[in-house]
Amino acid sequence: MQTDKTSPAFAVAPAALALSNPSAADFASADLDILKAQARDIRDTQWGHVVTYSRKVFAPLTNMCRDTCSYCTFVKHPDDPAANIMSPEQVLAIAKKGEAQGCKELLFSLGEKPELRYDKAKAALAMIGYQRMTDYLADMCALVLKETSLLPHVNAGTLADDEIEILRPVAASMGMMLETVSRRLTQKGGPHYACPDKTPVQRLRTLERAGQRKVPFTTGLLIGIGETFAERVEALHAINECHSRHGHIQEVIIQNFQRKPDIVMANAPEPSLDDMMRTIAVARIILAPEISIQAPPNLSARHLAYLDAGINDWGGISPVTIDFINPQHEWPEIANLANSCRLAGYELQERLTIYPRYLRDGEAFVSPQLQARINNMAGSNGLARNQHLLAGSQERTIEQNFGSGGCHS
Ligand SMILES: O=c1nc2n(C[C@H](O)[C@H](O)[C@H](O)CO)c3cc(O)ccc3cc-2c(=O)[nH]1
Ligand SMILES: C[C@H]1O[C@@H](n2cnc3c(N)ncnc32)[C@H](O)[C@@H]1O
Ligand code: MET
Ligand code: SF4
Repeated sequence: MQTDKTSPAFAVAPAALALSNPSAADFASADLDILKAQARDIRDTQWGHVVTYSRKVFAPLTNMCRDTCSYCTFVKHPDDPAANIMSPEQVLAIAKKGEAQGCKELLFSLGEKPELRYDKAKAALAMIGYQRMTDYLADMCALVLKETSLLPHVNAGTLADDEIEILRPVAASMGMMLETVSRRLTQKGGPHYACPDKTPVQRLRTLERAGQRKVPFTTGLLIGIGETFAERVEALHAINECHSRHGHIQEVIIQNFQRKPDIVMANAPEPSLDDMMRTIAVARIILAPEISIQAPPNLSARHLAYLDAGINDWGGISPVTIDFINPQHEWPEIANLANSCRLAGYELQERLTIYPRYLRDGEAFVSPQLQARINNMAGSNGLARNQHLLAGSQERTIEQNFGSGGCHS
C-alpha cells in the first residue's frame, strides 16, 4: 500500500508497512488502524464487500482422542461415561436434519486416533468392525454422500498419507488447524505437552501432504494459548509457503482461545479484540490474496469488527447443531447476521465447503467421485446456477496471483 505521507495516521505511526517485507516486530509495533486499512484494501480487491459462510451441520464422530490439549473441553477419556463414538444412525439423523434446513456441508470433527492410545477405544471401534477411526470416518463420509445431498468436510487433525488417500474420494474438503508453530508449547506445563498430534512438525507435514494430494484445505491459528506474536507471524509465513508450493489452502481461520471452567487453561486470559484484529489484519497482509480469511462469529460479541480487519468469511454456521468445540457459544441467527453485515456495508452470501476456484481450476482438486455432485450444486462450470454459492466470483485464480511458477512473494 502507498501510505499518504501527509495523513495524520502516518505522523503517529511511521513507515513499518511501507517496508517491502515487514518483520514480526514491524507488524507488532505498527499502528493498528494502518494495518487494518491495508488488510481491507487487499480484501476489497480480491473479495469485495461480500462475506461468506457455509450452512452446515456438525457431527462429533468421536470425542475420544490420544491428545489432551489444555484448552480442549471436547475431549473425553474413554473411562468417562460421556466418551462416545457416534453410530451411523446418529450421523444420518443429524445429516437429514441439516438437509431439511438447507445445509450443504456436514463437518466431521473428532478426536485424533484414540485407538492408538487406549485399549477401550480400540475395543469400541472393533465392536463396530473397524481397526482405525479414520476408516470409520471414511465410511461415514461415504454414507452421508450416499444418503443425503450434503458434502462432507473432515477436521480430524493430523493425517498420514494413506489416511488422506482414503478420505479424499469421500470428502469435498478437509482441514486441520496448524494452531501454532511454537515447539515451546509442547514442553511440560505447555498446552500441547504430551500431544503427539500437536507437534508443529507433524502439523506442518499434514499441510504438506494435503497439498501434494491436491486436497482443498482449511487451516488456521489458535491464538492466546501462550504463543508469542512473532510465532503467529512465523506460522502465517509457513502456511503461505506451503500454499505457494501446492495452491491448496482455501481458507485460514484466526480463532480466539475461549476459557471454560472444565479445562486446564480455565484461568488463562482470552485474547483481546485488538489482539484478534491485529492478527487478522497481519494474516490478510501476509497470506496470498486468494486465501480466504475466516474468523468465527460466535466467539466474540464484537465479531462484526473483524470485517474492518479484513476477514471475508465466517466459516461454518449451523441452524441445527451447536458448536461442539465451544458449546457455550451459540451461533448467530443467519438472518440476523445477514442484517448486521448489511448495516456494516457487507453482503452475506452462502458458499460451499469447497471454494469456487477449485471448481474453476479444473479437476485436480475435486475427486472424480464428487465432481458431478459438486458441479450440480454449484452450477455448471461453477457459474450458471446457484450463483450465490460462488461468492467471490470476482476472485482471481491461483495462476493470476502466483504466475505459472506458483510462487507468491
Ligand atoms: O464450528 C466450528 N467449525 C470449525 N470448522 C469448520 C469450518 O468453519 C467450516 O467447516 C469450513 O469453513 C468449511 O466450510 C473447522 C474446520 C476445519 O477444517 C478446521 C478447524 C475448524 C474449527 C471449527 C470450530 O472450532 N468450530
Ligand atoms: C477444532 C479446533 O478448535 C479449536 N479449539 C479447541 N479448543 C478451543 C478453545 N478452548 N477455544 C477456542 N478454540 C478451541 C482448536 O484450534 C481445534 O483445532
Ligand atoms: C476438537 S479438535 C478437533 C480436531 C482435531 N482433534 C484437532 O485438534 O485438530
Ligand atoms: S483439541 Fe483436538 S487434538 Fe486436542 S485434545 Fe481436543 S480433540 Fe484432541
